[in-house]
Amino acid sequence: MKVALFGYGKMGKMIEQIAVQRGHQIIAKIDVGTTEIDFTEMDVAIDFSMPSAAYGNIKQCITHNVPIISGTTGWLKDYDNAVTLCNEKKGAFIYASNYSLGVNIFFEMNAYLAKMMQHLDQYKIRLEEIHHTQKLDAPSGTAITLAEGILANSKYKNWSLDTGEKDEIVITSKRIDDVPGTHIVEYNCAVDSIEIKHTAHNREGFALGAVIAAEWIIGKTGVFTMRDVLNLG
Ligand SMILES: NC(=O)C1=CN([C@@H]2O[C@H](COP(=O)(O)OP(=O)(O)OC[C@H]3O[C@@H](n4cnc5c(N)ncnc54)[C@H](OP(=O)(O)O)[C@@H]3O)[C@@H](O)[C@H]2O)C=CC1
Ligand SMILES: O=C(O)C1=N[C@H](C(=O)O)C[C@H](O)C1
Repeated sequence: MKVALFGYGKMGKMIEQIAVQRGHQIIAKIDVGTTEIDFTEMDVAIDFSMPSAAYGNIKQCITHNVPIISGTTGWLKDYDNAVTLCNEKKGAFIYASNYSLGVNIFFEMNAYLAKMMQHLDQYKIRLEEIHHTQKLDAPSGTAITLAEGILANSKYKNWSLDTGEKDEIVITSKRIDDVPGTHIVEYNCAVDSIEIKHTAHNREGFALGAVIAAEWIIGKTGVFTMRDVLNLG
């Protein structure tokens, strides 16, 4: 397939490597300075750019009828607009806060655990994410998806960053050197604690998942998630 990369930073470069290994061709690398974009040859676009740029890139791809895989985090105030546009134009669009297979399994475990814990009021929940110091957004998109998974399966009413009320899930964001991405969900009480943790060792898993999503979406119409791609039900 002919792939256009929106954003050619750490992730764009890793996706290029994986896509080429899988026999695909990178036909455009669109970065902050790119002025002219030719959409005519693109089979699919993959956006790992910046929170301030993502929605504009997604709109352009949908408008030009190019399926778009969106990995950029921190732009979700415009997510519903992207969905509306995609449905209007009969486009194809996936957003995932995290494309790695491991994290998508972790999302399922998190929802299942939240359901089991929902009546055990003695446990207090804590969510922590650790990323490299260049990360622009906090909390991470993955931490937000984890919090949403807990909200859907528990009595918690909201999430908040650093401090919160009793009925809120508090997320702590840490920024340390080159950490690719670590997420921890912990339930703690006086007698014990239960913890689930995902640690990315590098960025390959994110990139492979994004390329698999790009392969999957070609020929489809609609708004999808990684649950659809991975057939998680
Ligand atoms: N969903 C997932 O699985 C994952 C998501 N991410 C997310 O992906 C995004 C990118 O991460 P990462 O590659 O590490 O970040 P980088 O900062 O390394 O790369 C971002 C790139 O986007 C470029 N850019 C800036 N503005 C635009 C624009 N208008 N159009 C196209 N490109 C632009 C930047 O250019 P310049 O440097 O010139 O400003 C830079 O090259 C982040 O939001 C991150 O949170 C990261 C990993 C996994
Ligand atoms: O910025 C990153 O690097 C990452 N961002 C994503 C997020 O915000 O959850 C996914 C991954 O953890 C790496």
